[in-house]
Amino acid sequence: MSADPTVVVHASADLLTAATAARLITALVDVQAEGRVPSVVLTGGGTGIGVLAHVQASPARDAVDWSRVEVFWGDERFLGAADPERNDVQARDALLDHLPLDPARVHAMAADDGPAGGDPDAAAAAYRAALDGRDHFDVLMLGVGPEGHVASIFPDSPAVRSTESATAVRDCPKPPPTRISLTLPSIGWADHVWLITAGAGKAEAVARAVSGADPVDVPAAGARGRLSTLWLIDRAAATDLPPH
Ligand SMILES: O=C(O)[C@H](O)[C@@H](O)[C@H](O)[C@H](O)COP(=O)(O)O
Repeated sequence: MSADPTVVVHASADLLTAATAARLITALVDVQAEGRVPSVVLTGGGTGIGVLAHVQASPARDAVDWSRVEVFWGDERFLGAADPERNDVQARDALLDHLPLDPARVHAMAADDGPAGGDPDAAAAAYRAALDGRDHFDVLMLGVGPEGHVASIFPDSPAVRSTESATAVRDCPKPPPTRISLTLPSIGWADHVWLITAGAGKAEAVARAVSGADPVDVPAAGARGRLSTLWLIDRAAATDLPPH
């Protein structure tokens, strides 16, 4: 069972990322109030990292017991571990390195100079092993590309058809070309999927995805949570949506 999309429109891109940061803090606090350890899946891209920067700046940041949060990534650029283009490097700079996280609960995807030895298929297999036994995330955040990609899942690609939990991606249209990515099946493990995007350049992708396009053509259309699927966008990204 997956949840139909709900759209929340914010007045600007900065309000979008600030409000999403507040939403994330509250979501994590609420799961911890149930006595569970929340699992959150982070995204790369300017919008996703912007959310993390707002969490870091928030006076409510430490309402979360960060030592009891599981952190995963939706995708990763298959580069050297210290490469500033890596999603986990940017997430650590923006937020994670400022938090008392339990390192054992932070699950980064392998780097091309790490144990995977430059083999993206080995790196994807290692992430599948890290996910082994798991079939649930609490909150999974995704940025959205202008053609509707999410994570590193692009239209009409092997990744959009993958039935694995994580896969290697080659010849990615968005540089760098080689990546590791969750897939639509593992994205669907999430109770709550948040698609976070801003700008007129994303308006067509938003409208096509929300109106139920074929996920092979618009992968964002296939990113749905079990309990909720939220499109968190700004006014510019909402311009192609029907008036409501
Ligand atoms: O590794 C990446 O680049 C991201 O995971 C990618 O999926 C990103 O989220 C989208 O391309 C949107 O990026 P922007 O928010 O910067 O438009």
